[in-house]
Amino acid sequence: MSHADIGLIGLAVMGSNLALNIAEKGHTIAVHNRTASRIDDFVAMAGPLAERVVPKADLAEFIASIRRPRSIIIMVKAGKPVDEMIEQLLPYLEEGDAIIECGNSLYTDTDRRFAYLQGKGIGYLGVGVSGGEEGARHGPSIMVGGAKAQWHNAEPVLKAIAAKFKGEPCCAYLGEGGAGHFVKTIHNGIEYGDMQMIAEVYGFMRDGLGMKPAECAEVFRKWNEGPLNSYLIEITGHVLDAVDPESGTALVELILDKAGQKGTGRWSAIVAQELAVPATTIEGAVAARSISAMKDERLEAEKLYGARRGAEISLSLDTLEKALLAGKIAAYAQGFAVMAKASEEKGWNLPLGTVAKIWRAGCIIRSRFLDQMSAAYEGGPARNLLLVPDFVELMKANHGALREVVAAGAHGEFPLPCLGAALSYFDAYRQGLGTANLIQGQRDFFGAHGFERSDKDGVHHGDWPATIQVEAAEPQV
Ligand SMILES: NC(=O)C1=CN([C@@H]2O[C@H](COP(=O)(O)OP(=O)(O)OC[C@H]3O[C@@H](n4cnc5c(N)ncnc54)[C@H](OP(=O)(O)O)[C@@H]3O)[C@@H](O)[C@H]2O)C=CC1
Ligand SMILES: O=C(CO)[C@H](O)[C@H](O)COP(=O)(O)O
Repeated sequence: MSHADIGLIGLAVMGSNLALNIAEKGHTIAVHNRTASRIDDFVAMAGPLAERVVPKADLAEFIASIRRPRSIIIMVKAGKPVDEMIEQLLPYLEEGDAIIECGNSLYTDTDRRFAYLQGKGIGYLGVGVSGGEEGARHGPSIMVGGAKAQWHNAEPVLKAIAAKFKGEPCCAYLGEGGAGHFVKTIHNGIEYGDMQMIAEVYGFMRDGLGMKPAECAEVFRKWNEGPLNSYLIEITGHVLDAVDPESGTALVELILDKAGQKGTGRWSAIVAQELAVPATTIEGAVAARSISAMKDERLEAEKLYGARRGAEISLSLDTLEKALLAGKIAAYAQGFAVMAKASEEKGWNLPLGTVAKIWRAGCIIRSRFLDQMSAAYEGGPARNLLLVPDFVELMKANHGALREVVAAGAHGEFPLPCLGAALSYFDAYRQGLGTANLIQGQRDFFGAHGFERSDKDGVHHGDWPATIQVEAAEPQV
């Protein structure tokens, strides 16, 4: 019996499309899914590619059908299902076999699974895949972490199915253990920031400029031809253009203003905090999704405080475009700064230029300026993007617009958790003299934490007055 080149478990949106992509590139692929009916559905929709598909509802038969040493892609729901799947596979695997886990896993889970399986002689690659359904089918961006030996085995297949940017595959080995999943997590954090800033700008168009969805769509289409050119700007135009066939209303006006989240955005904000890297734009985007989900509370609060005043907004579309560009640079600067620090702390030696390169096509955050960004990081030191000459010029040209937009938002009562955070980040980052001298004074006052001085070396303490509070002060009404 001839064996399949590779196996894949998990035939939902991503797994089924990856499997078709692999088959289309000429590989025979064994497929398995917990719910067997999905396997039949998959074979039925595979069309002529079904001849390269080996469907197996029985796990033992699935494994036996793959050529040794086996490479098995797992594309199931992230979290516990991945651990359960690994345990189910283990009794059948042999030394030298490898699991290639392609879901949105938490990178520390990947580190743990990598070490666990290494002890059993089983290879493990933790692979971030971006591009959604269409990317998985026709070419995603692929971020690989794990042992180099396994990477070399999987490289031909992964590079064949990846998106291509000017002929170069958007797939690379990024480092040991959870490095690939870490980079995917930060990719998603940036994705959250990008999406939220676009939504904030849409808020101005809808509520400040009184534009209809189709008019907004037209603007996004135009912006997609300029410096903001990106997948997210492009799909925003399509989303705004869509019409509900039943009612004839713009679909976006019927979609509830509650956004879901599965974890990666939150993890990127958490890891930024853990590494003490400011990533306020990403944090703002995560918080914005959480507050969006609190629909009932928001409605209650609106009754208490009154609806937005609806002050007149005199922003031009050109100003909004420039503000979005400046905000976007801040979000990417933060994401790359988190990766640079993580790389240093975890000894991953993440190739940031390569990361930018493999994000140029296939992934959700692909955009024109990633090409510029890859040049900024390729070979050079991992400097904050705000210090890189090309981006300095862009920020100089566009931060004024961001300032105008944030000011208009404050006056007009538009929430701008991301654009506002981007501006504050920029202003704090470019401020030679900040205000933390006062914080240091306060910390030394209450906790004798000491402070450095600008005129002398060493650690100093202030001669602060005593503040013994005998009784709690009466509350002032
Ligand atoms: N959707 C997207 O755009 C993207 C998703 N991802 C990630 O890729 C992975 C797959 O995503 P997606 O295709 O959307 O599918 P889902 O995340 O919805 O997962 C569904 C798949 O997981 C299987 N599954 C769930 N629990 C178990 C379990 N305990 N044991 C075995 N199998 C289980 C399901 O099997 P069954 O049919 O039996 O229920 C099904 O095949 C996820 O980690 C996701 O975060 C990454 C990039 C983009
Ligand atoms: O990884 C992805 C895109 O890159 C997935 O679509 C992911 O589900 C997006 O995250 P969330 O569901 O939290 O919006």
